[in-house]
This record gives sequence, C-alpha cells and structure tokens, in this order.
Amino acid sequence: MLVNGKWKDNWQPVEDKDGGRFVRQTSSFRHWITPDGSPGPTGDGGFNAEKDRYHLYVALTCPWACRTLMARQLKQLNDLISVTVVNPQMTDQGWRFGGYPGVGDDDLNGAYYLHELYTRADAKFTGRATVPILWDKKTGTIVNNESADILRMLNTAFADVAGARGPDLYPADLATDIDALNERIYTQLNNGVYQAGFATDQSAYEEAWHPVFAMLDELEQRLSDGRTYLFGDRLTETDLRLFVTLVRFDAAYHGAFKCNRNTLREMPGLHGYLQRVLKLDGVANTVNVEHIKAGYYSIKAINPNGIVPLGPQEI
Ligand SMILES: N[C@@H](CCC(=O)N[C@@H](CS)C(=O)NCC(=O)O)C(=O)O
Repeated sequence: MLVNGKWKDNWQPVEDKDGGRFVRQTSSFRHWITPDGSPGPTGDGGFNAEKDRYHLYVALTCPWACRTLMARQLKQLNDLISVTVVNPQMTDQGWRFGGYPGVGDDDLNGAYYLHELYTRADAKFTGRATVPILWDKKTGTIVNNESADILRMLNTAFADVAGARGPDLYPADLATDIDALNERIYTQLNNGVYQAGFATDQSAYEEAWHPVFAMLDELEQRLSDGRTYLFGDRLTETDLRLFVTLVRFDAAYHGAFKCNRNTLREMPGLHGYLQRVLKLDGVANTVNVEHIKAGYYSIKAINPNGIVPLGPQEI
C-alpha cells in the first residue's frame, strides 16, 4: 500500500486486520460529476458532466470495477467516458498496466503501476491503490474511487450532455428498498466472499461462509416467483451489484475463496438470472472469465504457486 505517497512492502490482500477477519478500506476520493459541476452528496464541486473529460481505470477481474463498466455500458456512455483495463495479475506493487492480452498501457498518464495515479492525485496519499478509478483528464486528478458512488453518478450526471439514455438504475420509488437490499447483499455476499477468501483463521472463514450461502438461498427463493430482475421488470443498480458477484462465483469464489457449499450452476433461479443479465446489451463485454481466473489465482497469499485452474468449462 502507499504510505505518505511512497509504496511500502510487497502487496498483500489484507492490511487492516481484525483478528483473522478481512476489513475493506473505505474509499478516499468521493467527488461527484454533476450536470452543473455543483458538489454531489459527498466531496467538492467542479466536476461538470462533459464529453471526453472522464476516464475509468478498471480491472476485469474486479467486481467493483466491473459494476461501473456495466453502468457505463447500460447507460450507453461508452462514447463519453474512455476506459483503460489493467493487468489482472497482482504484482508486488499492486495493479500494473500492459503486459497481458486485452490490457492497455496508460496512454493518458504514462504510469506503469496504478498507485502512481494515486500519488499524482495526492502526493502524500496513504492507503490502498484500488480500482476502479474515475479520472478527470481536465484537471488530472481522481474524481472518485468508490464504485457505489460511480454507479449512481453515471445514472444521472450525463443526462443533459447525452440525453436520457438507458434504464433508470435508481428509480425514486424504489430507492429505499434498493438501499436496504444493497446493504444486505454487500455485507453477506459481495464482501462476504472476500471475508471468506481472505480470512486468516478458521472461525473467521466459517463466520463469513454461512452468510454467503444464506444470501444466495434467499435470492434463489426471491427469484423463484418468475420475476425477471430483483425488483420485478425493472433492472436496477442492485442487479448490477449482484451480477458482478454471481458471474465470478464458479470461476473464482467457489475455488480460490473456498465458498464451496455448491456452485452457482446448481442454483437454477440464480443461474437463469445470471444468464439473463449477461445477455443484456453489451454486458458480455464487461465479463472476461480468463481475466477473472488469472486475477484471483494470482494472489499469492491464497494461492502461493499461482496455478490457475482449467475449469469451469462454462459459467
Ligand atoms: N470501495 C472500493 C473497493 C474497490 C476494491 O477493493 N478493489 C480491489 C479489486 S477487487 C482492489 O483494487 N484492490 C487492490 C488493493 O486492495 O490493494 C469500490 O467499491 O470501489
């Protein structure tokens, strides 16, 4: 991680420990792009919605980054916001650019490691250099590195510039229910799989494992009435947030993170739902199973010899 702007020690998945439990760092850049550059719910103003001004740095292995890519795709913002994909394999200094099929160099800033962008934005930055990063090309800084914020701002910020495009992913009449379900899915499942996978003692692993499957069972049940999406016929941000975890389940979480009561393929409601979302316009472009496997299985703390499993044949 970075300490006072300097890279310290070899990359490890867990820095903040609470016993054997994995604790996710809170995001540090929380500015918002808004239609008129006024400050959003958090952070400073000045980030007007403009064409060709913003850039996303993502890893295709990372669910948090991929939910922002999905939002960009579904809101039809690909022509407004450019993207660079980092190398899925973790180095001793975290994410790097180039050197892997389907990966870009940092043409924008000429960085080799992603952490260089954090110190460019804040020379004294302390913390983990995570993806996604929403970058402002105009002022050369990070707008926001919290995917939940980015998802929400992409839903509305560009409506004046681009016209209303794509589905409303956070409709007002569902906002309270979306917030409540997001929170539960995040705790038990999106982050729960990481808590199981990065646990460093048996009880912390077991403590995380049970809620993962309790949530999958609950969602399997929820979808059993034949609804298309979590809230019925309307696709919402909660679907994006769930999809990115489901699509990684059999390829990464079942093996690398030891979430192995069953595979997702064995849950017909959830598996059917996964396939339905995968078929939405352009969503398949945001999914790269090869990058997903290469990424999770490159984490030495959980897979020291770096062997990448050949299966699953299909997700
Ligand atoms: N709160 C962040 C979390 C992002 C995150 O944890 N990304 C992981 C990849 S899946 C990362 O970049 N980890 C590198 C590190 O922790 O050093 C978000 O949702 O945007």
